[in-house]
Amino acid sequence: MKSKLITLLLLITVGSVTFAQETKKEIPLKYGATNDGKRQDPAMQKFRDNRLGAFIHWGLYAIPGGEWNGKVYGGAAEWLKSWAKVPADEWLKLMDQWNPTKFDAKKWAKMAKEMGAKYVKITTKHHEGFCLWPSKYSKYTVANTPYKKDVLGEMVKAYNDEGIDVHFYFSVMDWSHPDYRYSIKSEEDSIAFSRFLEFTDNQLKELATRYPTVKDFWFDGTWDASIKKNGWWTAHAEQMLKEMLPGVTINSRLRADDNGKRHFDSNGRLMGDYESGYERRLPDPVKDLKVTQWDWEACMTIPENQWGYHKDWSLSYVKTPIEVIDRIVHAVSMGGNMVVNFGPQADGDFRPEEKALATAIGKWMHRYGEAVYACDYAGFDKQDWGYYTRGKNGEVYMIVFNQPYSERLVVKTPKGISVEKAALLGTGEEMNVVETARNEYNISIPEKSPDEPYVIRLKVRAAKGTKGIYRDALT
Ligand SMILES: C[C@@H]1O/C(=N\OC(=O)Nc2ccccc2)[C@@H](O)[C@H](O)[C@@H]1O
Repeated sequence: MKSKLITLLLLITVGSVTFAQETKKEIPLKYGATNDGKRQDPAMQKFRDNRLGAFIHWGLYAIPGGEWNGKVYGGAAEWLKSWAKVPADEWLKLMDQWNPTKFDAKKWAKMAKEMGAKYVKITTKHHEGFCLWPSKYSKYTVANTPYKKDVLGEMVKAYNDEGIDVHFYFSVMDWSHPDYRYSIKSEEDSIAFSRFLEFTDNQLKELATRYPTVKDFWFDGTWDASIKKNGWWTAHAEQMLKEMLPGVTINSRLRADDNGKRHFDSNGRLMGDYESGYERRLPDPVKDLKVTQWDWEACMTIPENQWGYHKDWSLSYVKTPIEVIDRIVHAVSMGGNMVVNFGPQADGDFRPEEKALATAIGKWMHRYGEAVYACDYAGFDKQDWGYYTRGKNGEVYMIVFNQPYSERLVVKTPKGISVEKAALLGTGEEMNVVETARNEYNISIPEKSPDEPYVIRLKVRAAKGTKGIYRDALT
């Protein structure tokens, strides 16, 4: 009798919890998520299919390159003003030295093309407030430097001419602007910040008008209380740009909802068109599979944490090309994009390490890009040898980074899926496919090691059932 009562109580408890979860009350929001699931329009499909981008962090910070008054700071070079506690007016005097005589937008575009980057994200204005375009709403622009020219406009044209999409990075936080506020603590703060938001609107409209081929706005510098308190403005900015540029994509980092919640609103729904929280980190391929439910884009630095040009890369670990390629494939294997960062020098050229990296990535992408571009999460359980991706026609790719001593690559297929064939991308060499258990296979390794991460393309089929020869152990 007692056990029956306990069972009944347990059932009621579970039932009530389940019911409560299923009927979790929606929090009414005026400035919450606007998309319902992944956008499927052509512009978003192109964003997704691009998969590999390059970041360009270029600004006044490239001039000191991490050093101020003879002291080298190990922190991110584009934050040097903050590390060295340089007043805005002193920092902005760097404009007098802005003269990138080696800048050649066509060369930059060829480098991105050679790397296999399908899009480039450019810092139109970073936290320092220096504008790479001749904005009429600020005096801190390229127009008021010895160089004078609209470098942003030259970049947009050169990248577009190479068939590369251009995305704009835009920092809302602006250390040069007297009306910026980190928090709103008084009526004066509120009035000043309203002026600042109007200034920001004007610059965004200016960018959208001057450069209408821009495909995306990647907002940054939106973590302060002042922005979180003005969720209405973040929704307005997104809507304004989408009305001006139909199809444009906007990252989640811009948005704050009615309650100051960022990236995901108070109902747990993604704001913006893709999540942009994976900066110098990636979701776990086993524990974080939830990210496959939405679009997302990661970005990464080559040193541990340098976005702008830093003169001394010996201060932290510098990733090898294969370590960068691993991160690119890792992101795509979980349905995300990856943006690899470059910090051009003050003279407009790139450091040799970055040129070499772009070349190395490009060589690999040229050989194996079929497993990256327009690919997505495959739905196969992660294995130690590397990552899976899935192509648009249902082909599954194995990108092998860690070849096992067993010389057998284990593949466990989702229920009802069987492996028909396996072939090495490039040579077409057929791999042996040996079924070892229900939904489990051993794929042989290439006859001759490709001495680089390689790709095996699987032909899979929805199996009627695996011959019924397997019996589950009675445990
Ligand atoms: C891409 C990077 O973006 C930044 N900041 O990013 C973040 O603050 N990222 C962040 C913050 C909170 C949570 C997750 C990521 C900038 O400060 C940095 O100079 C660089 O431009």
